[in-house]
Amino acid sequence: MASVDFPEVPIPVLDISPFFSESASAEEKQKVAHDFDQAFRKYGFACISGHGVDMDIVNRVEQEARNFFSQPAQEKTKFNCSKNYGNGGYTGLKSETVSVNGVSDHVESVEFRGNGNEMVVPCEGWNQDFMDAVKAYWGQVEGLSMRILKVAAAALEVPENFFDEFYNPIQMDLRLANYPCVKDRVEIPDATMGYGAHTDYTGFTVLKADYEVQGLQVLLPGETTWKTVIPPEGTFIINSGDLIGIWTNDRWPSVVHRVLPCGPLPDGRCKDRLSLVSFTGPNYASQIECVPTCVGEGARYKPVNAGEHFQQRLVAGRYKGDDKDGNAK
Ligand SMILES: O=C(O)CCC(=O)C(=O)O
Ligand SMILES: [Fe+2]
Repeated sequence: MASVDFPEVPIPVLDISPFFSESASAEEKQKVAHDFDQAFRKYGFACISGHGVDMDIVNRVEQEARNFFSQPAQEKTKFNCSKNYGNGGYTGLKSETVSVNGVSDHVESVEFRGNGNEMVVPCEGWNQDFMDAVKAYWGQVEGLSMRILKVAAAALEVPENFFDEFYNPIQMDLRLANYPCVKDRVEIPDATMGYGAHTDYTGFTVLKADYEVQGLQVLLPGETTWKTVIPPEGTFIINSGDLIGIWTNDRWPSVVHRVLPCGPLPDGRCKDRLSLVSFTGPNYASQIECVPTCVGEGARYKPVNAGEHFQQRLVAGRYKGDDKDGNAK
């Protein structure tokens, strides 16, 4: 089961730079907002170019992360500071089970939690170059998130400062995920995923996916076929988490997605898949309720507290689960 055995989903690629350009016309800015709205209505996902993120910083953090993951297990487990996913530090291969089907994920990760927008370094002894690179990347993602929210506000036709009160400060968490290449699919149980089916818990997720090793798939609302997301080089994948679904009354749904275990590339190389996953959202004190322009026939969700929602989602999934072979029910 390789990602090429599934159809590709045509996630729109959106250049958001005109929205922030002084020389762009009002129509050009409006077009960015309109295209953003269309992408999220249809897919809950967009691939963003013209994002303004310094790709040298991305390359640095990726190199440092690959250095970290290439160490022997006993070195990495020293950084298993919180003994579980969700509180920061290293989580070993098959320790996490993100899907409610209960099958361990074929992934290892390092997670940095935010105290608001401040990155918390969990435990001591990390390589300093690694931490410097991660912090620099954190700042870049925060900048991009704030730009995304401006486009989102225009797309929803709410005042441009609508999100400010919720994102002052922003709540960010960063997950560096390494999906080890599986040479032969029979080496792992049938239902094993790189990362099982789930929705993201908070606001927009900013994903720097591996451009070479594919594996991310979506299950669009009302569909039963998983489709592979292939991000063009240089883009970030943005998707809406649960709180965006609640804010927008599912105009921009929080779409179920998963990652297949990665196998050898067509040329035979067996390369781990690395992704940098930044969960960005309103601070935990925020009350999230349907925005006025999305109420329509009435709000589908009761208002929620952002922090409580996050805690609930850490322990229980909203997705009803896959069958034992990892297919959508
Ligand atoms: O690694 C990926 O491409 C996506 C990971 C993901 O969905 C997540 O961390 O929530
Ligand atoms: Fe996710």
